Amino acid sequence: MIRIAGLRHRVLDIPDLALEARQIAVIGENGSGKTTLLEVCAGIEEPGEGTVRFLDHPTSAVKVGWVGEFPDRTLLFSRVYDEIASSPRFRHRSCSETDGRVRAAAERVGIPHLLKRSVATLSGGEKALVALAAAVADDPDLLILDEADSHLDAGTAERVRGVVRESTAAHVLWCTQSMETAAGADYLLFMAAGAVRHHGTPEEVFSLLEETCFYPTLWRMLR
Ligand SMILES: Nc1ncnc2c1ncn2[C@@H]1O[C@H](COP(=O)(O)OP(=O)(O)OP(=O)(O)O)[C@@H](O)[C@H]1O
Repeated sequence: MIRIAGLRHRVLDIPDLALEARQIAVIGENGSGKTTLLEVCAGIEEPGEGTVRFLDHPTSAVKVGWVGEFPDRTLLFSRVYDEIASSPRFRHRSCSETDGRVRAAAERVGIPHLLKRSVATLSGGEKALVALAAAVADDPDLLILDEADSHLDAGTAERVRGVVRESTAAHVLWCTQSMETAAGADYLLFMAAGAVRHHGTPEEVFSLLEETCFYPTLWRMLR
């Protein structure tokens, strides 16, 4: 369970929220606080007030896999192999275990052909896939993706959803501007001006957003 209590940080004001679902999507207008919430949950930002706990531990004590919105800003190494190897190496895995994890993660994400490439030569979508492979290589407990699908074609985005579904993470928290992607989550948070305005299953939340641009187009067509 992810439990948020008395959280105030920049625009965020979330008094109390307990999230039990595995796949949780965060949606809302630009500037509503989605990235800030994800950063606080990932332990990247220390909240000004309040706490976020994962299975009763602070998220700083948990293995978090993070895929940011702009992989250019978060990829640290010049070679793809080293980027994916960074989390197993950080956890002092042996060379052979690290190598196995790098190759397995690259295979799952569909990028074994990129392992020898330099990060600087990759396209935006390829960088997003490298960031995802790096995030899942050491089997995170909590996987957090900030608009990771924004650079991806439809087929690749579907493959990424498969990787996320099959990951070891007990919770996956992702933010997306694709309402069709959000509709596939187990639980939705709809944010407005730093608050969680609505939360519930996709059916519950989208029923409250039927007259807005946040209603999935496909659902509108099938109504
Ligand atoms: N480092 C910062 N210092 C001060 N304010 C910030 C900082 N980062 C973001 N903000 C502000 O906090 C608000 C929420 O930003 P955030 O990036 O969380 O929104 P978002 O919902 O992810 O938006 P988008 O959909 O545009 O990515 C915005 O008004 C933003 O300008």
